[in-house]
Amino acid sequence: MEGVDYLADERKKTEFDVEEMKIVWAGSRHTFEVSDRMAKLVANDPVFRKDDRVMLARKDLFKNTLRKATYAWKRINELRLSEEEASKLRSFVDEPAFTDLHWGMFVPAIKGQGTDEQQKKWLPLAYKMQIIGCYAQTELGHGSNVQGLETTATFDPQTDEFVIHSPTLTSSKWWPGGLGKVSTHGVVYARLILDGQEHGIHGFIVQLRSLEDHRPLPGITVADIGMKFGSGAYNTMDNGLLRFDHVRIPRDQMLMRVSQVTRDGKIVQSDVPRQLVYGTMVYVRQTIVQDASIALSRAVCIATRYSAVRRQFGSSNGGPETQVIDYKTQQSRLFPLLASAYAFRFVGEWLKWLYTDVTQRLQANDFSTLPEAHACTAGLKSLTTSVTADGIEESRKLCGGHGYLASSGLPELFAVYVPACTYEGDNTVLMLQVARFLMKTVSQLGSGKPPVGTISYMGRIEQLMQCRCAVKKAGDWLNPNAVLEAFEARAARMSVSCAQKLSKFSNPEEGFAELSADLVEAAVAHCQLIVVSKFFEKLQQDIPGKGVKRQLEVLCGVYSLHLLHKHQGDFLATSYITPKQASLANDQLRELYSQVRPNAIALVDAFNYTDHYLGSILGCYDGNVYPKLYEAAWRDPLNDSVIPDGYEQYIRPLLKQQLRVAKL
Ligand SMILES: CCCCCCCC/C=C\CCCCCCCCCCCC(=O)SCCNC(=O)CCNC(=O)[C@H](O)C(C)(C)COP(=O)(O)OP(=O)(O)OC[C@H]1O[C@@H](n2cnc3c(N)ncnc32)[C@H](O)[C@@H]1OP(=O)(O)O
Ligand SMILES: Cc1cc2nc3c(=O)[nH]c(=O)nc-3n(C[C@H](O)[C@H](O)[C@H](O)COP(=O)(O)OP(=O)(O)OC[C@H]3O[C@@H](n4cnc5c(N)ncnc54)[C@H](O)[C@@H]3O)c2cc1C
Repeated sequence: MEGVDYLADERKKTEFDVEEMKIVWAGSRHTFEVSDRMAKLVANDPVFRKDDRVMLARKDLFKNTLRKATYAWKRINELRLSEEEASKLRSFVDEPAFTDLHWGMFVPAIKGQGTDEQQKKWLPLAYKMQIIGCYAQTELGHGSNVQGLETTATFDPQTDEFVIHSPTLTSSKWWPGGLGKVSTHGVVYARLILDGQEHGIHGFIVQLRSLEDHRPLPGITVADIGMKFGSGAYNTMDNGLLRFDHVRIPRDQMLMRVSQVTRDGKIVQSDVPRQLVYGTMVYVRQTIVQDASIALSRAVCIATRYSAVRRQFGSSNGGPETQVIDYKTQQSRLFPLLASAYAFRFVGEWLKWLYTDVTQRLQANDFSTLPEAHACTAGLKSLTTSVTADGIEESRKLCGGHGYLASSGLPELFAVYVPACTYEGDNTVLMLQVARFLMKTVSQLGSGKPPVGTISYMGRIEQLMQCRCAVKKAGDWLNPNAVLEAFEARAARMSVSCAQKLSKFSNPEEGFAELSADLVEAAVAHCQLIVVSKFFEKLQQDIPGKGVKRQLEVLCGVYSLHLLHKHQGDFLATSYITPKQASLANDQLRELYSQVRPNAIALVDAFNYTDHYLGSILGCYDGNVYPKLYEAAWRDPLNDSVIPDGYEQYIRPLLKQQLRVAKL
């Protein structure tokens, strides 16, 4: 029935001001208004339809993406959208495309690693999309190990050019998004060779295709790498392969902010650290953390609404069965994910601030916060994408059988999202970077240089090594100081324990490799502490709206106590809490679930997602799930005819054969 809200009773239970929570979720009233306007613009435009995506063959899918991306660009220009509006519009179109890499990596690479002159030359072309760029770093043989890349850029002083070359099969660029079929240019990462000597990995702007007829330029072999995981999903993207056969580019196309090559082939290092060559990855990692809360909240919104609609068992005297959201097991799987979505939103907001801060400092030649920014972006990218990918899959299971239908939106969401655990740095490799940062910090304790920022808790190492949890009753776990101290003591003790074990190895690199699994656990503990502490910091802000702050306090409790429960082995093994205190935390957690329950639907409504954006029958706003599922089944092309294609060829002969066998 049109217009009936099947979740109205649920919405009546709400104990807080949903409209105000929408502002908190968006980050500000302004951001909310921009998001809301852009989401509706996309939802009301039939060109952005996406429900047929999983049915399309690769070529049609890709062409459809080109159509949408170019139409989006047309609308952005026609409506004179600001960068903020354009970026929101792109995210609500909800389809990975070459434009993501152009705006998300090619442009930032030139901005971050190009000199002023280079920026002046290339950025206007890129801003008008007169050239389209990709980020060509990974190769067939090396992705994580950037120092292991094999593509060479050899300076030829005769012609004042670099010769870009792929010396082996494994040096073929492999994976860059937008490269396969669209990009005209790439920022290509290659091993700089001057006068026979190697000088590490640098970025070069290389034209790949003709701007006249789109054919690859001489010496360039380029193609798509083929179908990827899932239907629809990331197959809208033309991830590509690329080989260079002695391709020549002018010297001024090496990105020269970090190091310059002079006319006579000498390298000059500026005072900028070499790690700035990795700067684009740091930028994208922080955007990925912000996006994690979006992907997780979408899945949670679907699972929460459906869990309120779905009923199984528990009917007495012919009354309705139990809503599955009322089962404690369902709550214990769903509500931590809901709380994590909010937690990741706030840590993402903070990380954006940290990134802006480090960028401003770099411009003023202050590089002091770069190691922390690298550790935070790497660690939080790793933590939030792993939890989100697992959370989307858990949401699918929370929706039972219907979650497996493409029309639930969850399979495609998972397939699009899961590579986030790999791209922009494999999650384990990134956690090992955090572990290096932690071990370095521990080794410098007592050196007179106090640790600052997210690692400042290490400055209280003696207290954190000795303190014991003071919790006596379940309610004591609602005290932020008790929770924070628990997470700090656990992280500090796990790091110190690794450092002590490391010190027993005569070769530290061998020790690091041997202990790497423990080191990853210590790094995870540190990153979880950051998320918990940023949630508490958010709660210190002035948060208006009836009951809004209260709900956020409940969610913060759920987030931190579910982690404490899940990782209680760490807390117990480091002797900070007793088994009794662990059990009290779990009692408090159960109580918090009961407080989330009446507000669950409103907490997902606060994400303000349109039905178009959610792309899920199970998650639709009105909860009218069953008729929509029934109608959608009939729209499947397989149901175009009662007798399927192939009946005459396969089914009929098979049945006939069975008949003959039966007669024998
Ligand atoms: C107007 C219209 C607008 C339209 C709007 C549209 C807007 C769209 C906008 C945005 C869209 C965004 C969408 C983005 C889309 C994203 C899609 C996904 C794309 C995926 C792309 C990729 O995957 S690119 C390839 C990524 N590759 C990696 O991540 C490789 C991982 N490996 C590494 O990073 C490194 O190799 C390593 C860190 C693992 C190791 O490096 P190395 O061996 O050199 O280092 P060491 O371990 O020896 O360390 C040395 C020293 O350096 C420090 N360090 C390492 N990395 C960094 C860093 N990044 N920054 C700072 N410091 C670093 C390290 O800690 C060590 O320090 P010490 O002090 O010496 O210990
Ligand atoms: C969808 C998608 C889009 C991409 N887009 C781009 C792009 O636009 N541009 C681009 O340049 N690249 C892109 N990539 C490539 C991506 O950045 C790399 O795949 C990623 O960095 C991981 O590197 P790898 O493939 O070499 O993994 P590997 O390093 O080979 O990882 C394989 C396994 O080895 C483990 N491992 C590796 N090293 C270590 C270590 N030191 N210690 C312990 N374990 C280790 C990993 O944890 C993993 O389990 C994309 C990849 C995907 C999937």
